[in-house]
Amino acid sequence: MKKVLLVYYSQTGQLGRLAQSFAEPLRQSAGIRLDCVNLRPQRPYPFPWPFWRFFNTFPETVHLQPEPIEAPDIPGEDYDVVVVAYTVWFLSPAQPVTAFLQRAETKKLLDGKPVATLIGCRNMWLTAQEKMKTLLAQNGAKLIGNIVKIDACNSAASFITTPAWLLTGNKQYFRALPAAGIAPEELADGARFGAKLRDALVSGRALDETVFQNMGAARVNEKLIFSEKAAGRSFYLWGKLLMAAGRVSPLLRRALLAFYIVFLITLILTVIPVSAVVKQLLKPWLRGWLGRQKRYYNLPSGE
Ligand SMILES: Cc1cc2nc3c(=O)[nH]c(=O)nc-3n(C[C@H](O)[C@H](O)[C@H](O)COP(=O)(O)O)c2cc1C
Repeated sequence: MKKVLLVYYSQTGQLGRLAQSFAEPLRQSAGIRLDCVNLRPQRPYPFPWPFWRFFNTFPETVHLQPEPIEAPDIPGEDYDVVVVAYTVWFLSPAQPVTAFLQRAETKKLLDGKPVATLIGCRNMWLTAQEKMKTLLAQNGAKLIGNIVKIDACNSAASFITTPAWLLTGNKQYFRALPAAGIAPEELADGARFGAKLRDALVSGRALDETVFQNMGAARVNEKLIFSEKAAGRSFYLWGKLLMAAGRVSPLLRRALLAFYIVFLITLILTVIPVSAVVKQLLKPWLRGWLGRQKRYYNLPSGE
């Protein structure tokens, strides 16, 4: 009997549906025991998010200092493979998943094991997956695959629709714009990857980087590579500053956060359109570099 552990945290249930699609083929296989574990924060995160709470979560999320979770009830041990399904918060793994990966008990579970990641997010996951790779390496795990599902609408629209959904709870807050979130058929497509893992396990095939290759597991949008790098640096520095301000006084942290939100919005409305034009002009010179970056971020599963 092969043993699979699937761990996830989902606030609205969207990632939960993706994880369940992935799980279904494994669950139906007589030769596989599947344990699904839904992580629970000790202090639940609100949904919809109050405006301040949403932005105030970013420094600790980015610096991988999550709020604690309840001890997860993991029924087995010595799993053949572990699947970590996660959403992205501020270009980082969502806090409960980081908290799980920082537990001493998790190291015992993951050490030397093949691990696949399953991401469901708006569309910016590259930096988060880099952090995930570090967290997995700290646990001695071996990343064998990465499957990514992103919001259905284009980058510009989801830049408005996703925050509107998170702050109001309404997926279609703006009638003129498409609905927020991952398309139902993409969530259901998780089953294709679950079936591939089932077949590999049942046939006794080695669980390595080839398992999810040539399946369109993760598509890197090269237009977002620059934005992720710039936003990642900004979040890192401002996160550090905000946490330091909070140690002096909560009021100072709030004032600085208010300033950063205004700064960020101004930056997005001015610098991003200008840099898009500059990137377009420099494209012939950047092609080689972008291609290498794309290949790197595509690992291990590729398109
Ligand atoms: C606090 C917060 C920050 C987020 N930041 C990002 C982000 O940086 N990149 C991204 O693609 N999606 C981001 N999202 C969207 C989530 O990845 C995810 O799609 C959404 O929260 C639904 O997930 P759920 O299954 O937990 O409900 C963020 C969501 C939240 C709540």
